[in-house]
Amino acid sequence: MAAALIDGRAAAEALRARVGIAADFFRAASGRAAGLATVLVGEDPASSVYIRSKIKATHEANMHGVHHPLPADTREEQLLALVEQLNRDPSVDGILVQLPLPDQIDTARVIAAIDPDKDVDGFHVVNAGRLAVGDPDALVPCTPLGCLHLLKSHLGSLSGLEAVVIGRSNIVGKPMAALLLAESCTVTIAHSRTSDLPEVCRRADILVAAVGRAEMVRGDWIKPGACLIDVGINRVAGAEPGKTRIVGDVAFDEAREVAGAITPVPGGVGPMTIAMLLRNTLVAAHRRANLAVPEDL
Ligand SMILES: NC(=O)C1=CN([C@@H]2O[C@H](COP(=O)(O)OP(=O)(O)OC[C@H]3O[C@@H](n4cnc5c(N)ncnc54)[C@H](OP(=O)(O)O)[C@@H]3O)[C@@H](O)[C@H]2O)C=CC1
Ligand SMILES: Nc1nc(=O)c2c([nH]1)NC[C@@H]1CN(c3ccc(C(=O)N[C@@H](CCC(=O)O)C(=O)O)cc3)C=[N+]21
Repeated sequence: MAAALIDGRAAAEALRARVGIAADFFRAASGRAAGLATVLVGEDPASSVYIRSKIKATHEANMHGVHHPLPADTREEQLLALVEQLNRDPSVDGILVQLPLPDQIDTARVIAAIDPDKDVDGFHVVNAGRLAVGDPDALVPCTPLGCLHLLKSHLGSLSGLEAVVIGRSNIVGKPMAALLLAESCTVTIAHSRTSDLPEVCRRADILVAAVGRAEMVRGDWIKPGACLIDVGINRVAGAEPGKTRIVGDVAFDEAREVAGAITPVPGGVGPMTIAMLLRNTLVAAHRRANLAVPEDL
């Protein structure tokens, strides 16, 4: 039987609606809109598209969004100065510096400069540390948080399940593993040096692929009935010459025959990432205003 499709677009829309309502309450309670500042250095077309959809979503969710586009040749000091200014700005609750940054800029230095309580990407070491020790004040990276939301809405409790995460980046793989561990999964983190990756994957009740290699995970890597979360966004040649399309890290058609449930690409994890960015911004806004964070966020 073909796997159930986990509809990330629908889940994201529902979350955004809840965030929108909570954002209205926040505005009434605090006297100001929750604010997200986005920063994009350079004009990478893919990054520009993502940033545009983030800003549009911010406004649709009754929040205040201010975008700061900077030229591609921006110096590190200039970007750090902007981050400092946003840290001090009381109308800004969340700061997102779009990655990747140009080569002349040290990404780690920029992330370290962001106020951890405005770090709605959850990339600052303080938030990574909070997540690692189970501190509820952690702002958690949006993509793994979105994956966890999809998993819990499909499976309910994750306790005792075997989870395999392919990828160990600081923005997806590692925080994903931390979240699954906190849900009492037995977690394996696989990466480019893992020996016999297909065999490791076949153990997984939950398989999260965050690699960046088009359709790497094949149907015969999958335990029958497993729940598959495909984080990959890979642009490949389309059916017509000159056209491109995006595919995930999982060979979808093969996987669908074996898995119990699977997220599509597009329409899976991607939309959840943006919804979680809005959610994190609103959480940050409540904490900064000393208001209780709504339960259902
Ligand atoms: N949908 C969304 O919202 C988002 C999607 N993405 C997508 O998710 C994917 C991963 O992103 P990100 O974590 O930033 O990527 P990184 O390139 O930072 O990390 C990729 C990871 O995959 C591992 N890897 C690479 N090749 C193999 C292989 N052959 N076998 C096993 N593991 C391998 C690497 O291992 P090693 O550490 O050993 O090098 C690394 O840990 C990308 O496609 C990206 O576009 C990312 C963010 C958000
Ligand atoms: N500081 C920072 N934070 C990020 O969260 C961040 C970043 N930098 N740099 C780039 C990655 C990538 N990312 C995505 C967000 C949404 C979709 C998304 O909405 N995708 C749609 C459509 C994709 C398309 O059609 O191109 C989908 O999967 O359905 C994808 C990828 C956030 N990132």
